[in-house]
Amino acid sequence: MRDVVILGSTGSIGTQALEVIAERRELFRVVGLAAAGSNIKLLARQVLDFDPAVVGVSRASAVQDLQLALYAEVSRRGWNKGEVRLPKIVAGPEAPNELAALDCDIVLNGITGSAGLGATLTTLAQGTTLALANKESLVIGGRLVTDAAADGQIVAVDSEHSAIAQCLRGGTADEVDRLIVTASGGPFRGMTRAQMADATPEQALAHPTWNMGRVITTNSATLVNKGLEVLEAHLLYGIDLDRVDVVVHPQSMIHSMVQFIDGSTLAQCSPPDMKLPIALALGWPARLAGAARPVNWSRANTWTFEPLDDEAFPAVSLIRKAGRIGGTAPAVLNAANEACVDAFHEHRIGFNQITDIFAAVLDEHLNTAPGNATKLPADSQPAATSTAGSVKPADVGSRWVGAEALTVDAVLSADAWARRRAQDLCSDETRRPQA
Ligand SMILES: NC(=O)C1=CN([C@@H]2O[C@H](COP(=O)(O)OP(=O)(O)OC[C@H]3O[C@@H](n4cnc5c(N)ncnc54)[C@H](OP(=O)(O)O)[C@@H]3O)[C@@H](O)[C@H]2O)C=CC1
Ligand SMILES: CC(=O)[C@@H](O)[C@H](O)COP(=O)(O)O
Ligand SMILES: [Mn+2]
Repeated sequence: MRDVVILGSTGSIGTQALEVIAERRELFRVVGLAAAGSNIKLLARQVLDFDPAVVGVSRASAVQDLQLALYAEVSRRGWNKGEVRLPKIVAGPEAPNELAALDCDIVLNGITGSAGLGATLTTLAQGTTLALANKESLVIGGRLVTDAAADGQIVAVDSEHSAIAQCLRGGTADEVDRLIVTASGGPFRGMTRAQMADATPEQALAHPTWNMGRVITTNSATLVNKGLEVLEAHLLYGIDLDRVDVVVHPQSMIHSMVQFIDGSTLAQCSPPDMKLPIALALGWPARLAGAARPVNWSRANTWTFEPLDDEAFPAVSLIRKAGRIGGTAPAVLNAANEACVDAFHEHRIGFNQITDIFAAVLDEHLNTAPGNATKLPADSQPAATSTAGSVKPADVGSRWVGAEALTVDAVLSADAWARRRAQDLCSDETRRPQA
């Protein structure tokens, strides 16, 4: 029996993880659930279905709503209030970290965005296995996360990285030549930048193969998701960035591949369904029977592959650049992107401006580095940010910090600065989409 904490339980990953667990109650017990607090009714139903000891909500004001929703759900089910054991509720921005610190076997981090960083680091510090969907925490934390993790402590939930982990079982580390991350290409595959200029949020959310949360779906449309996944693969598997390739595969049947030094390539394939990588992460290293439907090999299948169009979708090369420079650069890029995604969905900027604005914020950040980080070779280590002297606290996040000097505070401060800066640029009249 494995005790599991699910962070982001009301989201796409969280709800699918609970479905996986619901079918295997003899293998898993849910001991904690956490969410932001925007879908309290669902969270209350989950609490009564899975009976965790602790539940967390990051929005502090959601506590009372949750208590009321729990009582309402108990009544709706016709249960006797006196006999129902309600969980301890923790609230506030630190709630996911408190949940991640619980005594358990696995923490599944299915929070969206950089808000998942604290929980990732807490889980690792506790020595608990981290089933990682929240790629943002790994990408922005970089070495802070990888250095905190023991060998095998992070198990990938992301479909591409789960695929790579499965393929890596087919050879030793020194036999690996390249990792090939597949990309669906998103809803705008084949379009030029000009054709995407008027793309609406609704069109961006019409993912061709996956049903996911709003941020990752938008990131799939811009290809930001693929850029983050290139860094994620590099950090998880210790392969140079230059040896992580992207290939567009619109059918999303092959979830990624490993090419070995003898010219052999192993691929993992299955119809697109996150229950497979979620179940594998929870059961790792064991496969759970019946986790998902397999490929139907008795039917004709056509799977195609094409190169990434870097001109139409510059996100992957911009994120590679941020990854090479390292330090606070990935945190800045990610936070600026998150702010731009919100602005796009609020119709304050156009689709192409998501990439334009986060690129501008990244450049501004790198221009503050000694010697200008944009011109620095990969992995160079410029001087650390100083919080003393003439640097005002509000300015600190605008300064680039190299990987060697990186701290959680530097990441959070860079994140906060980049978010503000991107919001400013999103409000700039001259950058608004044309009517
Ligand atoms: N969906 C997918 O198929 C895949 C997702 N991923 C990654 O998994 C992560 C989650 O994605 P997805 O499930 O699609 O996202 P969703 O938007 O569907 O769900 C996000 C979840 O995180 C919760 N949440 C958000 N902010 C906080 C916070 N500050 N504290 C606690 N909980 C919070 C939300 O709570 P609430 O409902 O209350 O707002 C919700 O439960 C992302 O990092 C994504 O990139 C990776 C591969 C595939
Ligand atoms: C399911 C999953 O892992 C997503 O990250 C998915 O890969 C997104 O699809 P794209 O390939 O379109 O980014
Ligand atoms: Mn993925």
